[in-house]
Amino acid sequence: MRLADIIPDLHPLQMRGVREVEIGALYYDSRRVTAGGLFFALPGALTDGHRFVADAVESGAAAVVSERELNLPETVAAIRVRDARHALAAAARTFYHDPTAAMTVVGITGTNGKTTISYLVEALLTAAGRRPAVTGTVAYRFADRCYPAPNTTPESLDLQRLADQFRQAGSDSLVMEVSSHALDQQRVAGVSFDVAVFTNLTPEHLDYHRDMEDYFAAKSRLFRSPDGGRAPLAVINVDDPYGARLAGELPAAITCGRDVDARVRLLSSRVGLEGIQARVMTPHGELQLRSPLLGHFNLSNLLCAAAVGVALDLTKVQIEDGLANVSRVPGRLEPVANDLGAHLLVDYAHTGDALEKALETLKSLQPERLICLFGCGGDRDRGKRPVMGEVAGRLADLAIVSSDNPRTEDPQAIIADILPGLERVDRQELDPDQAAAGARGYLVIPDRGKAIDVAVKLLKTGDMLLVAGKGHEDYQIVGWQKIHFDDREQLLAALARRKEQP
Ligand SMILES: CC(=O)N[C@H]1[C@@H](OP(=O)(O)OP(=O)(O)OC[C@H]2O[C@@H](n3ccc(=O)[nH]c3=O)[C@H](O)[C@@H]2O)O[C@H](CO)[C@@H](O)[C@@H]1O[C@H](C)C(=O)N[C@@H](C)C(=O)N[C@H](CCC(=O)O)C(=O)O
Ligand SMILES: Nc1ncnc2c1ncn2[C@@H]1O[C@H](COP(=O)(O)OP(=O)(O)OP(=O)(O)O)[C@@H](O)[C@H]1O
Ligand SMILES: N[C@H](CCC[C@H](N)C(=O)O)C(=O)O
Ligand SMILES: [Mg+2]
Repeated sequence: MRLADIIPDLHPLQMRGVREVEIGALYYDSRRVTAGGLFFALPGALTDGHRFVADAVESGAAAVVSERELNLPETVAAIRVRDARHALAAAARTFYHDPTAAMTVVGITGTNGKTTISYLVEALLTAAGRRPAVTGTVAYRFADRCYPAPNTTPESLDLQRLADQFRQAGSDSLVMEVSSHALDQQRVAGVSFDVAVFTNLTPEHLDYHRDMEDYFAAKSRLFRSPDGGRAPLAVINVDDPYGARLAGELPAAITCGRDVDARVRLLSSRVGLEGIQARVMTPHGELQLRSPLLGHFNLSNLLCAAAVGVALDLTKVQIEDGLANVSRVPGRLEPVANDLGAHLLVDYAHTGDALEKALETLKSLQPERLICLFGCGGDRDRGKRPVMGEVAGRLADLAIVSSDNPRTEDPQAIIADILPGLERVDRQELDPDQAAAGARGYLVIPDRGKAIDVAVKLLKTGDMLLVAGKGHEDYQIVGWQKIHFDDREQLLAALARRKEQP
């Protein structure tokens, strides 16, 4: 594509150099640039792309988009813009021929439930004979193509490229988890959303966002009209106070929840070990929902997904069948088979609210003993740590405090932030014998593999073990290194060891 065809999207403040040059590809990382590329210098959290412009030029960049004035060779076009991330999103949309305009796009935002709802919406679309692609925390995928997801929401350039590829492979719809970081960083600025979903908002990422208002403001951007475009149809869970507030600003929203005024409203439900059954009133008539998923929070997720079905004008049968078809979401209350007569569940709860919801669900199933093994991620919101400690102390009979992804932090220091929460609810540290004898309290075992081993050895018939925080992740990040680690595999290995040495 010619640079001249991209320039109008960039809204340049200043321009120098050749416009009639052919652009082979777009880049935001100097290390990938090849001859004829257009490099975007993005200011970042760790460094600043402007520092690598010389490297990009050295690798053959034909043009550079930057926020600051640059001193470039005559042969390289220089374009200065106000917001380089926004310019990247707009240019990528044009470069890949605006793939999302030709697809039905459902964006899902909120603190918890996005991944689960993305699987449910994918199933609704499939039941309606559509061909959905999905981007989110677990993977970026369509049909037999599946790519690892370095971020929940990809950078705009990667997202537009993926959408184009999926569309060319036959996809007609895209279900996207949209993180607050992505909204703040313009990663979805070039996407045409048809439906936007709000799940809930509870404390998370307050290392990145100034406060809850700032976090809410970022999430709310998904519901606004894009530059010159049409605002998406909003689907909002009004049982959540921030959802109710957002719905107050969007009178056309399809509201959902237990709330009597919700347009997609729960009439009655049964939530148990066998799953969920619910009667739901919608503007299209009454639905009978059945789902093998566990817990009241998944009932909320089902209501949001059913409301998306209403927003997309799907039939009653398509909505009911689609939702019933999702039997498992990887790493979300995912059971691990065993012959101990115990329930072992791997879950992605890594916020206070998610851990509370997951433990309340398991407690309502009346286990003999409820054990919760968890840690907290390093280089992330420290405020979550004592809250997760308190929740585990209050709801589990035994908490095993371990490590999540320590990243560049000292695992012991992360644990030291968690323990005051447990002590706030009068939980004491136990020695292994006390834990084996069934005492209530907590153990500290920083090595997650060892912690899983100890937890499995403690299990008796009727007990439940929740291994929380890492869900589908098949790695642990220690320092800057990513090592293979999968809670599900670790549990199976610990079960095998217990069999060998009972
Ligand atoms: C804090 C944050 O969100 N950072 C994201 C951001 O990186 P950044 O731009 O700040 O990166 P940077 O390292 O400072 O570099 C600045 C620029 O210099 C460039 N560079 C750098 C080095 C070099 O040699 N040459 C070069 O050109 C980089 O390519 C970049 O363009 O943009 C990158 C590209 O999109 C993201 O991968 C990266 O996510 C990091 C890895 C991250 O950990 N993000 C987390 C916090 C995140 O985004 N999480 C959300 C929500 C998760 C959830 O709750 O589900 C997500 O969507 O995943
Ligand atoms: N509606 C909900 N409300 C509260 N907690 C939930 C809800 N749905 C799921 N959870 C809990 O939160 C965890 C994460 O759920 P899910 O992956 O669906 O959400 P997410 O918004 O995609 O999270 P993330 O931002 O971490 O990717 C689950 O493992 C479960 O413990
Ligand atoms: N997308 C979230 C996931 C956190 C998962 C947890 N395992 C951790 O590493 O803290 C984040 O990057 O904050
Ligand atoms: Mg997710």
